[in-house]
Amino acid sequence: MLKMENHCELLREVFGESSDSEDDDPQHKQIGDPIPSWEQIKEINGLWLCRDFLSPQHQSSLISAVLNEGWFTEDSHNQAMRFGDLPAWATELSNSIREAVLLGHHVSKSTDLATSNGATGDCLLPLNLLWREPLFDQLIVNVYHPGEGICAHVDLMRFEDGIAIVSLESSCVMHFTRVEAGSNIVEQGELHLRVGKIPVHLTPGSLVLMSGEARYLWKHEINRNPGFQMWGGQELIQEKRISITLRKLRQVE
Ligand SMILES: O=C(O)CCC(=O)C(=O)O
Ligand SMILES: [Fe+2]
Repeated sequence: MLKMENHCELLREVFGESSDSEDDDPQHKQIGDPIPSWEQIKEINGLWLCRDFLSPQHQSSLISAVLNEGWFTEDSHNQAMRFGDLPAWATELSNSIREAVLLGHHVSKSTDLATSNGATGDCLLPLNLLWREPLFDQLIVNVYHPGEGICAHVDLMRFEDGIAIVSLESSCVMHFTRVEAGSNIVEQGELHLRVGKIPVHLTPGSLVLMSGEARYLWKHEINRNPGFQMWGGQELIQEKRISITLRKLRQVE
């Protein structure tokens, strides 16, 4: 862990001094804010989870901003997509993602985490993706009512590498399965156990980052049918869940 003085110094270096007018804004990092802690999903190269990405206050303001868009005024509306210029709150969210990754890079460098097990998948997000402009230009907001989820898929190739998912309001388990796992199960029964589904617990305010293998070689899904949302030996209580997915469209040449 970084010592507090280093932390404050680092925040000043990366974000500058915070002005008084920003002090009440939950979207702005403050000196003294906790450094986000990143967890690598060790079975899947390029998959990272930041559980404390958004403070409760930031979650509420984000939910209000999303609902204020008026996209979900009817119960039948459960998905909104935007391309190009994103709403201000989504641009702020992208900036927060970049900040959290930068802080994560700093922490891992200062604790030698980055080199501890050598693999290239240890990088939170490759720097060429982190510094592209804009970081994201496509947004999907999904609203899931209890029982609703999303089938196993790899995100479309029309999107670049480097995908972020922010979870709000209620927890769920997202399962990851290797793209070729289906054929492995048929051909070599036992392999199924080894490469089977990897569950990841997405709590409100958490951020998932997928790049490289996690983005291209693994499918992700949320199955909210009875018996599939197990965590810690218990079935999660389902409530409405909102997710915000940010991606960048591939340039067509
Ligand atoms: O809602 C989620 O958490 C995932 C959404 C997703 O995978 C997608 O829109 O491609
Ligand atoms: Fe997806």
